[in-house]
Amino acid sequence: MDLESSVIHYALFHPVSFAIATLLFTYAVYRCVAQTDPLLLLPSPPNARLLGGHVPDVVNPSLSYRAQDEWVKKYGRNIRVQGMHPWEHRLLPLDPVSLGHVLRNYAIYQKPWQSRHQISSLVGCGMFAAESETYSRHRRVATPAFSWRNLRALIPLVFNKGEELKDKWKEMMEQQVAESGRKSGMSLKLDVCHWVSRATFDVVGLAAFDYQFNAVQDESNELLCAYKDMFETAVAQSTSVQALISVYFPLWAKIFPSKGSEAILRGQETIRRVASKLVQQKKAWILAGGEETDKLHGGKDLLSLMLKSNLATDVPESERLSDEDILNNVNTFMFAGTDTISLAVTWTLFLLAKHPDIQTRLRAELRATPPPDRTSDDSVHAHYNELASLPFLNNVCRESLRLMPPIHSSMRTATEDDVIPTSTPVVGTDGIARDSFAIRKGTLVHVPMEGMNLDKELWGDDAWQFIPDRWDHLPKTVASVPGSYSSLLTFSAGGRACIGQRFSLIEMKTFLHTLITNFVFSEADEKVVKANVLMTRPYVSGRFKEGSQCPMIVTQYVPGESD
Ligand code: HEM
Repeated sequence: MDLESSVIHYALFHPVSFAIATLLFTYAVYRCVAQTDPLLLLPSPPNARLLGGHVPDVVNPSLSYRAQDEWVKKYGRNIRVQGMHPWEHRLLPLDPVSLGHVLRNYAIYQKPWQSRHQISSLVGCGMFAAESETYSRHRRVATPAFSWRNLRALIPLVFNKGEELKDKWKEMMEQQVAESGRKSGMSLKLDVCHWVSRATFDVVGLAAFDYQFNAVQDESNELLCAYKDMFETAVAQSTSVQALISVYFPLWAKIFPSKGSEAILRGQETIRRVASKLVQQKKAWILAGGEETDKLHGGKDLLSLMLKSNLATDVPESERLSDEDILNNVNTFMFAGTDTISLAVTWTLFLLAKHPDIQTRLRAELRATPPPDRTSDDSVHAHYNELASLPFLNNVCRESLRLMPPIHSSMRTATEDDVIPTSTPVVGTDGIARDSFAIRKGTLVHVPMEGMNLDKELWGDDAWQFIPDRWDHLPKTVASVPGSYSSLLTFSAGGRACIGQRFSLIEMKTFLHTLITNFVFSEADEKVVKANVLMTRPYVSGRFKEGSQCPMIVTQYVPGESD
């Protein structure tokens, strides 16, 4: 009997021992290959958990900044951490030069299939999840829509939404005073995160595809409910074991669909039905010359601009996006551009509530810039120009985005062997110091957005505190950080940095002006803590099951009285 027949014979008559032998053999081969991984030369912290390794230490915002501070001191700036199991090693680059190399070379360091699968099963394969040529096509078509000229046209709608939120809160305060029979006390306890998120949904709905969710007024719109249910389910599911299994074994979710995945499918059906119709209407409008302007902002929404850029005569047929791709991008903007901004605004208000002196200083600066005539676009544009140049508002926004980045960290995988440069020599486990180190195809890289923003050696010993004035005298070390915005990693860096950065700053500054000049924000009794659930979100300590919330006391600002 030849070897092949012997193996088949053995497998048929001793299936259990054959399965065990196959597993042991595969494991032995895997270990041999793993031993040759150049990443093993990098120093690694001890005490990794058997399952989950160092992952909680690097993704949990309550632990990560402390763990990373300790590791940098002990092991240097390029560290090997254990991934989900003992044989999965990841690179944690806290060296600005190494991290810059990874983010700049985005064709080599791509998003891993696990995260791409997770995102595309939610919002389709739009710009966030796509890679290689599909990605380049997406980015090329979307980039003109995010030019400063086009974003400027959206400023009045952002401003008006901030005003509407302010009016709604005042109306609620007046109603409460009337119901209670009191003569004063225009104050409410509000889940600020929820309310700001209603306004940011409205803004992105209008900006992305000229659609009125009207969420500040009520939350019953069909498309709004579909998006909200879908995103909230995805957030709630993201920490479940079922979700983790489905990431590694996508078939699992198809064979054993959970209630959550069914809710996501229902949301996707509604979005497809309603939003596809919008894409067709817009396309017909553009092909007909895009003349009439009863649209809210005359075809300046991102969908119209993407369709125009896609239909431009100089774009070869092969480089055009399909309607499906365009719809996926609209979904991507809804996903990437709603919670991120509402978290950025909420965390800023939270920090200002914790630091009333800074809030008062900011209010004084903002009140010196009176609100514009909201019926005149020119007046609103002039108002934003003033806001954009206010030094303390700028410092507060940068400091809040530094300390509380809505996206805590991200992942990349090396799609080919590479050599990574370093700013200071890496001392390997063999005791040899190197100016660069090798990385093998397939290695996972953890991109520490918050980690770089909170690094004490780079930002100073007070890096974990909220000090807006630091921006007037930054340490020289910060200049080496490869961030796309003011040396911050908050919007990432390199070719795959956030496309919505400028839009976010317009919305943040405009909302802050309206809210801070009209209200005083103070802490409620509840202790608010941060947790990384797809994004860094606020939760009431001990009440995680209630979902993300950020209760605050919001009081009407009365000049002279509230100061
Ligand atoms: C404060 C608000 C925001 C923050 C902090 C933020 C942060 C980020 C970060 C860190 C990335 C890189 C993610 C990664 O590498 O895994 C990213 C990518 C992206 N963001 Fe944002 N974002 C914000 C607002 C927005 C808005 C308003 C939009 C759109 C309307 C948007 C659209 C996108 C898109 C499409 C990408 C993928 C870009 C690419 O891969 O080329 N973001 N964002």
